[in-house]
Amino acid sequence: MAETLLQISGLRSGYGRIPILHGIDLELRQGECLGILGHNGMGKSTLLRTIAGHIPATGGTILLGGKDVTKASPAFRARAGLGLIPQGRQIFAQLTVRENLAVGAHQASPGEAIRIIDEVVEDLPRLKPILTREGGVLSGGEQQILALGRCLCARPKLILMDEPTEGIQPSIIEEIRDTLRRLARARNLSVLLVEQNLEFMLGLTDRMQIIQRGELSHAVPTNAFRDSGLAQEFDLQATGY
Ligand SMILES: Nc1ncnc2c1ncn2[C@@H]1O[C@H](COP(=O)(O)OP(=O)(O)OP(=O)(O)O)[C@@H](O)[C@H]1O
Repeated sequence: MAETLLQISGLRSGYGRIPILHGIDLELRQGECLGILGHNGMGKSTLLRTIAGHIPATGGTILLGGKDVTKASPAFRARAGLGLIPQGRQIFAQLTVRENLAVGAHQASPGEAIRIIDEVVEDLPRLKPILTREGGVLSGGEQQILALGRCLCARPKLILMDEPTEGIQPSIIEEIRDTLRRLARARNLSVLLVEQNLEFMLGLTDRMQIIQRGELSHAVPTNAFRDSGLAQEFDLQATGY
């Protein structure tokens, strides 16, 4: 079995004095894609922001590659192999596609950065004809692929992905799913994906959990999700249960 890359135990965090995550446990192995499904406001983004270090943990531990990074800076975690693709993509609107990619590769030497960007563009051919276009004029789908490319330019081992299907046309959603699956396999990447799009999740992940008001269910293999009872829990969440 592949090594554990991310191990989270009893993780708590929130905003000011408002607790949002109430003791999250999860484990992700090298090369694995884990999906966390949850409706609006359940704590998905808060979980990813806490893992990436943008929000401090108020309890629990985060081990990355066996090292305790619970109190490490976001930059340290990024250097240790953690990449975050935030909700809404946060593309630099005034920078070109190539410049956005260069931001992702900023830790590399200039020569190395050029090589990394060329390699990422080979892997994401949709970016090739639009390299000189400004980020702000791209479609939502193009921006999402650029956000993935920018993240790959930092050479992550683990990608945290926050609702990549939000506001994107169905045809591009399929392309994003196929691209992610292909790249994750080719580069032995781990992916922690949070979503409310069940179909997207089913086509991509190895295991799934649901998040409800800052608490995680147990994990089930994706092919057993529909029969596990978690699918029904997810539907009930939508009605405010
Ligand atoms: N900056 C903030 N300050 C205070 N409360 C916040 C902040 N960001 C999020 N929250 C609250 O934390 C809770 C969880 O929000 P979070 O964004 O993690 O949910 P989510 O599952 O990602 O939802 P969505 O799918 O709508 O993005 C919500 O009640 C939200 O209102």
